This record gives sequence, C-alpha cells and structure tokens, in this order.
Amino acid sequence: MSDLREALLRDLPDIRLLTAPAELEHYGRDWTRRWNPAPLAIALPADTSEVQQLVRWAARHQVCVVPSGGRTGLSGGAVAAHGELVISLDRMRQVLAFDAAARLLTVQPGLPLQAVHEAAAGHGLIYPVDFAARGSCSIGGNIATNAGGIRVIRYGNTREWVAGLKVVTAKGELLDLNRGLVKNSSGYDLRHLMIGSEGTLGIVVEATLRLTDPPPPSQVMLLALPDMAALMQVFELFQHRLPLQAFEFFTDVALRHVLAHGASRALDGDYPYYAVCEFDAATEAAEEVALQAFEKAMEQGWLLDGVLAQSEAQAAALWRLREGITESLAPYQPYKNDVSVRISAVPAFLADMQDLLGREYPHIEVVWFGHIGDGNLHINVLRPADMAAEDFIGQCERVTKLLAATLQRHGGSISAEHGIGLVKRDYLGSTRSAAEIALMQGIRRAFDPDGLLNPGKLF
Ligand SMILES: O=C(O)CC[C@@H](O)C(=O)O
Ligand SMILES: [Zn+2]
Repeated sequence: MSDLREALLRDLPDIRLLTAPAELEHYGRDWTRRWNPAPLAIALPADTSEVQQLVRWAARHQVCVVPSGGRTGLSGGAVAAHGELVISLDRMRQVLAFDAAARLLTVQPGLPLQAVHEAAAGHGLIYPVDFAARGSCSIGGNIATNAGGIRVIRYGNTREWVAGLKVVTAKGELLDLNRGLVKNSSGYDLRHLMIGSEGTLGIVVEATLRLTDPPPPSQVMLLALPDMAALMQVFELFQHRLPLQAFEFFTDVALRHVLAHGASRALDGDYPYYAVCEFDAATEAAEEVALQAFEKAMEQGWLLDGVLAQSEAQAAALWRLREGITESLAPYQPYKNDVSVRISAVPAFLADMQDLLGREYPHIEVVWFGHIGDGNLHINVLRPADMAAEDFIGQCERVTKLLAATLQRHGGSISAEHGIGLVKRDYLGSTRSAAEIALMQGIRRAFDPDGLLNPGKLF
C-alpha cells in the first residue's frame, strides 16, 4: 500500500475509507467510461466536519481531491485517474429542513434528485428540475454542473432553484452562501459561482432549494414530423398556443435504439423526426386548444402523425421513448456532444451541423435528440464495431473541433448542460473568450491556490 494511503488511514481512522480495487474502480469513474480509474482512496464522509477534515488532510499532503456524487456525468467531471482522493457524498443524503413560509427545502448533497422530488411532494410542492438520471444522480452533482433537463423550457436550470449553499473550500473553511435569502444585494454572489463550477471551487455540503406549486394536470403528445424545419414550425405554433411544460425531440435512429432496448412503439408508421410535448391541460377546453393546434400543423404539412396519451401509463410510455435514449445507447459507449444555440439560431445552426456531420461521419451512426425548445441538442456518435477505440475518439475529436467552430459562428455553447469536465476542456475557447477564461482561472486560484480541487477538469 502506498505511503500516502497508509497515512490517510492512520490520520483519519474514524472516517469511512475504501481502498479495495473494485471500489476504486467503481467510484473513480462516471458514465464516460473513457478513462481508467486510479484514485488514491475513496472517502465516504458522514457529515460536513468529516468533509472538512478530509480536505484539510489533502491540503496538508498536497493530494488532489475529486468531489463525487451519483457519477452519472457525461463529461468526465467525476473521473479520478491520477491518484486523487475521491470524496464521495454518497452517505450525506438527508433532508435536513423544510421552511414552509419561505418554501425552502434544505438537503445534503448526496440526496438523489428523485428523493428531492419526493421530499418536495411530501409538502405539496415540487422541485421542478428533472431528467432521466433522476434516480441515480445527486443534487450536489446537479448543482456542480448547473444541470438542465426536460423542464427547462418552463422552469429554467438548476441555478434558478438554489437559494443557498454551504460549501467546504480547498482550505477546509465552511462558507454559508446566501442563506435562502430572496434579496441580498451585498456584493458578489459566490453561490452562483459555485453552481456549474464542476467541483473546482469547493465541495457543496448542504443545499437550500426553492420549491414551487405543482403545475396543473398535463397531457402528453407524441408527434411525427417530416424534417427539422417542420419541427421548428410546430414548436413555434405550440409554444404560442399551449402552456408547454416540455418539448423534446429525437430522430428515427434514436427511436430504433430505444425500441430495440425494450420500449413500446406508439405510432404504426416510421417517420424521420419525433417530438414529445407535455402541456397543461386541466380542462377539456385546454385539450381542445391542443387538438386545434395539432390539426393546424397537420394541414400545414408540418406533422405526419401523432398521438395524445389516453392514460398516465401511456404518457409514461411516450416519455420512455425520449428518456430511454441514453440508456439504449450506453452499450456503444458513444462519443457525446451537448451543444446549444439561441432558439432563433437553431435553424441556421442545424443546417450547418447536419452538413458537417453528414460530411465528417459518412460511415458512422450519429444519433441526435434533445431539448429543442431550449436550443439544446445532444449528438451521440456510435463507434463502428470494426473501428479501434483510439481511432474513433481521434476522429470524433477532430469533428468536435469543427463543430466548436460552427457553434462559435452561431454564438452557441460547446456544453449546454453536461459540463466541460475532461471531455470538452479543449474546446472551451470556442464558447468563452480568452479574457473570460483568464478571469475564471484567477477565480479558481483565489479559491484553490494549490490547484487541488478536481484538477484537469474545466481547464
Ligand atoms: O445521452 C445524452 O447525450 C443526453 C443525456 C441527457 O442530457 C438527456 O437529455 O437525455
Ligand atoms: Zn439532456
């Protein structure tokens, strides 16, 4: 056993530490599966004071730290491949407090998103950020990446819902940021710096989340469309006429994978594009408005077919067609892009992007889908069975450079909601200017002068 590992076990005997190879492997990686995990050890602190002790120990020994949540990340943000100490927040998953008057829920960072939803529901409210990994991702990880998901179109990203954070810094200090205040005009809002900082500025040990009223009862539709131009027309029409909760799209290729993975077909025919749309429909009149919008889109030739869910089970089955895509592609270990442009720039960007992908990946399957209502597209590139992993990554990185340039021309972002991590680090300059990156580096140094927190991630 390494000297450092022995010192850790000796110095912090009361903190739960894991060092078995299978545990190092398990906690040292996320869903990217691209890097070989090689952490020093895994620490599972029980509370904030143990997180502080661990960070202080790491600072004393100049050991790098990787904060770790549900490790469902897709950008390598939680990978530990260079002897880092992984601080997993897995055991810190309690709901700590509910403030009814302020509608605030205070939780520990390891709490899965779904458990946050359940805790909110227990008070007759909702925490509205939602996405497919809800059962396994943690709220701390959501905060670290400013996670988005399927309800952003109505509720915004995680950032909108964080009213306060307690954070352990690289020196082991505890910061209590914003304390749930609605109004706090007292200088820099460090809480917002922490959100989306990917574990580089501190470790979230407590989060105070805003809750809100549940939406009215909703309806779910699956729409079949001829092309992306029609999709944008339908989106505009539906957004104008219906109180949308979600508007997501996927291609026929994505559908084929989800169906092969066990989902049930909802429409008889095969179509090039699909959208899942959820909207408030508390009354029959609201449903009537939706049907009129549907008919108008059919008349215009923007829609080829569609179905309105007739039960909760059918609504869930329609959602599965969209939400099951990532899992259905996982066996291919896809190379992922997660890009965004302003919604008004989507048509022009899409035209360039389709050209680029068609040209650069002529014999490679590319699956795309995403949160079109937010201008956010997920591109999953599948490695052909006869192509070496290294060659595949090399080709994808070359294309991503071209994609980054395309995004830059359209004012977009190389990471819409998954974070930069390791995967997109080399392309950060396409989205953020040199001046911005220099300022971000300065901020990082101010919080973490020795560069011990999640090194190599982000930049
Ligand atoms: O797998 C992906 O590329 C996207 C995952 C997730 O952000 C989603 O929208 O389903
Ligand atoms: Zn997504």
